[in-house]
Amino acid sequence: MSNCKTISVCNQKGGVGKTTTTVNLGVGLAMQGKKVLLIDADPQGDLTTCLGWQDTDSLGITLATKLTDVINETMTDPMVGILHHEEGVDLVPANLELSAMEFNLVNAMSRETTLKNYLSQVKNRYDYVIIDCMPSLGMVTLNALSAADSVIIPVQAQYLPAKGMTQLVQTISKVKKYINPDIKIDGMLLTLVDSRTNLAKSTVEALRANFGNQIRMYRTQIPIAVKAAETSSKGKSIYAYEPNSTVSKAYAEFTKEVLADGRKKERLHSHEAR
Ligand SMILES: Nc1ncnc2c1ncn2[C@@H]1O[C@H](COP(=O)(O)OP(=O)(O)OP(=O)(O)O)[C@@H](O)[C@H]1O
Repeated sequence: MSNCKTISVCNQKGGVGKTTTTVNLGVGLAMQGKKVLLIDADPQGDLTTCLGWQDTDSLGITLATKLTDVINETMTDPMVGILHHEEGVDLVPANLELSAMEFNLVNAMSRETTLKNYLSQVKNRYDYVIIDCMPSLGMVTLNALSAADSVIIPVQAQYLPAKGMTQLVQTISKVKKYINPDIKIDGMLLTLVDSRTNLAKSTVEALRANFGNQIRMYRTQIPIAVKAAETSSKGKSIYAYEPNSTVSKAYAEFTKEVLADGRKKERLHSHEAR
């Protein structure tokens, strides 16, 4: 069994910090010596541009290529086209071609497990695969959930994010029931926290009221900061762009929490030991 842990960073609400979290968790894990593969599962290609590949249209091989190769059984080398970022993470990039996969996957054999099939061909080289999901719960996101050992849900600090959360949690429950029995929700990460307001506190209270102890909240909260917004266009992580910022420190702390959850095999061993 592969010792790699696959995490989907998922929330169908847009602009809650999925991409920012994927970049800074991924690079954070790489800084701790982990081998990390990031997957851009959003046709907008934000993760790809955030990491410095601005012209996504010119990319010859993307996630859409890999999924198509699985569907058509035309995969030759699964590592071809994986990009290498100078901060130590690898990336399967995306561009608009991925939106066609929403349709193409529907008629594919094993339509929910096409991404899982691709990852099974590369994950033995990595400690972590982190999938940056798009803001919708369509076929590509379903593939990301079907391939995941666990889900991290970034939640923007605002009143009542609970309605969308209920839909997301229900979707994950269905994936667990029908496709991926081992999936678990690792936790919700509060993002874009403005310490001048009480919104973070009320959001946590609203989430606790709606989900009780069902889903854990990470201790770390990610503050809102101009430097973090600027980083998106710099092609680097917050650690490289502004190492002493509050956001850099918060993502480093969050990375430690994720590391403390352990990888798949370690978790299984500790479970067996009990
Ligand atoms: N901690 C932060 N402080 C300030 N701005 C932030 C922070 N985190 C993210 N942003 C900015 O907020 C916007 C949305 O963030 P991001 O792209 O990470 O969210 P997303 O959930 O991936 O969005 P989408 O759903 O569109 O894929 C971006 O412009 C990003 O630069």
